[in-house]
Amino acid sequence: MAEMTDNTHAMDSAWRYVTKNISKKLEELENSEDSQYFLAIANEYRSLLAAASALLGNNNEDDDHQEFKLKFLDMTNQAECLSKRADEFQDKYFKYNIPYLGHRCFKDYLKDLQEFMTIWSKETEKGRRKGEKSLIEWMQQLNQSQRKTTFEEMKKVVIDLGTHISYVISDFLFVVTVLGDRINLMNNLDYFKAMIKLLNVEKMNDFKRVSYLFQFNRASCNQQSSLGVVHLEYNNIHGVISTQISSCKQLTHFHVTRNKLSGSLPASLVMLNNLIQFDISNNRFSGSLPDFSSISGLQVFLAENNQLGGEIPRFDFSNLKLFNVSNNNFTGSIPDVHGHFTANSFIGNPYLCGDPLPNECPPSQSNTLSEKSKDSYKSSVTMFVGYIVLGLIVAVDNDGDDSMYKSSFGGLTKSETSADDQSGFVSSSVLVVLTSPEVNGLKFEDLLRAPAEMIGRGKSGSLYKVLLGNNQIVAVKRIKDWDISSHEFKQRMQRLDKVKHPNVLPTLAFYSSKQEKLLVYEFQQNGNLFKFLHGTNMDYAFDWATRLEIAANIAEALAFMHQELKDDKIAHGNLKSSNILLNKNMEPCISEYGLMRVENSSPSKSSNAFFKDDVYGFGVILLELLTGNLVQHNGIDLTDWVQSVVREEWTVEVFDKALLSECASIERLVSLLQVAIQCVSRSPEARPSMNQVAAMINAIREEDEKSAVSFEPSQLD
Ligand SMILES: Nc1ncnc2c1ncn2[C@@H]1O[C@H](COP(=O)(O)OP(=O)(O)OP(=O)(O)O)[C@@H](O)[C@H]1O
Repeated sequence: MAEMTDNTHAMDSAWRYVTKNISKKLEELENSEDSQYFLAIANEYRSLLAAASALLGNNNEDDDHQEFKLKFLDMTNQAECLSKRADEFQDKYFKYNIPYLGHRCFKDYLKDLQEFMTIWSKETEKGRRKGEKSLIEWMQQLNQSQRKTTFEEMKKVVIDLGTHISYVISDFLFVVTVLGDRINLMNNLDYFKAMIKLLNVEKMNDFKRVSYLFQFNRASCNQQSSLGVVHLEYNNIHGVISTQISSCKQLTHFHVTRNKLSGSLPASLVMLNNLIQFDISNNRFSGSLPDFSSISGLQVFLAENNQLGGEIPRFDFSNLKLFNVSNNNFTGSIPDVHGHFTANSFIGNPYLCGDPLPNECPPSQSNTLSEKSKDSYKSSVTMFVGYIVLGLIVAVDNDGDDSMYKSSFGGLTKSETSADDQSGFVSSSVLVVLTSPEVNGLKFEDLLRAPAEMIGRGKSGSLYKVLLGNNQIVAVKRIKDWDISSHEFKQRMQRLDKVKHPNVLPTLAFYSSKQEKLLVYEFQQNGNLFKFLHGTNMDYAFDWATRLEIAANIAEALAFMHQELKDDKIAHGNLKSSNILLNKNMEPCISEYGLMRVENSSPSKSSNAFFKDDVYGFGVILLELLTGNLVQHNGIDLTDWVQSVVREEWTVEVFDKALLSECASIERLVSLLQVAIQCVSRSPEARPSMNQVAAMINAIREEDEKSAVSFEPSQLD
């Protein structure tokens, strides 16, 4: 009897000791989100288990009593019941995890998890109390009856209980880890309290942030319906990618941009034959790139803003739709990209050389570009790759707390989205798809999920190249803080949609909130006129006939738009050579028509006055076509320069040498220059209308065509 009292007393004080310490630890936990605390608490629990085992183990009775067996059975049943629940939960988990583990899923997942944990914590608390009571009762009876017992069995029950529960704990910690600081840990403290009392300490001690993550995925990957898509971008995940990732054979999409992952990429990554999209950009990876060339279906490879080095492997660039390794430490010459990617994909690697970068590779290959040049590369183009979505909305909404909404680009907040959708997510209905068969059925979610690369940032906003699920590439313009009401914007877009011209790029879809506007366009692979006139691309002959044709087409398209939108007073508002895109047939397309509200720059009250800025913009484009010079060159304004040269009658000097050397007609060059000079008149009143400009350019074109015909050999005979 004395022994029983001692045992019970020891057990009791062990529980009290641990419980007290756990509460203390939990209090500390409230001020910290450090996972180390969990480990500490786990250790406390381990002491408890050890104490219980010692107590059980010391008792060497060998009488086998029926009643005790029943008690064991009861506890085993309880464990099985818990295990069944854990399995049900696992099923739910798989539902979300496979094939899609995405941002949105987390919200649903978390909701399910919380619901489950509410039941779970009640059950386990009951179970624990019951188990504890049974244990003590059992020990009392044991002591009284002096019977032999199967202590091993008892220990097994305790451990089993812990193991089953550990599935749920792992899941929960997994979510906490994945969501990093987005999850409000304090709201879930109760669940933790319930779990910590029952967790399997051995497993807890193995817990490491990311390796754990992949351990879990590996477990999933062993299933038939294995993990296909991982979207863990914009978290706070530290650690390395485990070599075990290669077990995820069905992995097609791997997106971990904007975390704190480090170390080198495991060579086993190349075993992921089904990989289509791989985005590890904006992390801290180092070492060299495995040879991804064997993955034939790879379409997206984004690794910019890391510390990766070595040579760039020979990717199948013709298959890749998005590729970026900028701002790393890659060395050597760039493999042949077959014109599919520009310098933007490679800048910021000081020891990288060759096309499409401007610096040629030295014959010796010992390229020693200075740090300074790295800086100048970096500053020359502002690059940014990310997910439009996550930039816009990160919604993990447990309790409606505003702090749960974070916007990486300082974008939408809950209050902004709530006008459209009270749930906090922007529903598909707010993406207005205009009458365009190209993106029929496009939903806002599609845009949110799609990988995107920022390819430019202008005065009106940023532009993203976005790869949609159906492999279509679109351009998405994101305009911030445009002082226009959603209603007015919508009306404007719908009006513009009714005015179609083959040389004006139509808007395929748009989205509007108070501070944010998104416009979707077809992506034009050939880039813009600015790039052709002032860039390094020498592949395309930009001769006089081509330039005149481009000028005539733009003039006609603008004249048409001005005419059609005269009453609405919607001008282009930001006409310049980077807004003239070249389609696949190298025909010019005016992009972003109507994205700027134009104030009347002319004293005249006539509606024509609204279009005079466009005429000026067009005049500058003509000057760029004629001179081959930049608008601002060495601090000198192109229009001032041309006007001063013309005033002093050195006209020929203003023209692009390439035009002079192909013997373009000086007469017609001068005629076009005169049109340009009228367009850039200081006074808006003095500028012609686009209709007049189009007529003048057409006359020059006709002259040009006539003279070309008159030089046809057949005519000369
Ligand atoms: N639909 C498109 N397809 C391909 N490239 C595009 C498309 N629309 C724009 N671009 C290119 O993306 C880059 C960034 O465009 P963006 O409009 O943001 O900047 P910008 O034209 O330089 O300035 P602004 O904001 O003043 O118009 C430019 O080089 C532009 O030519």
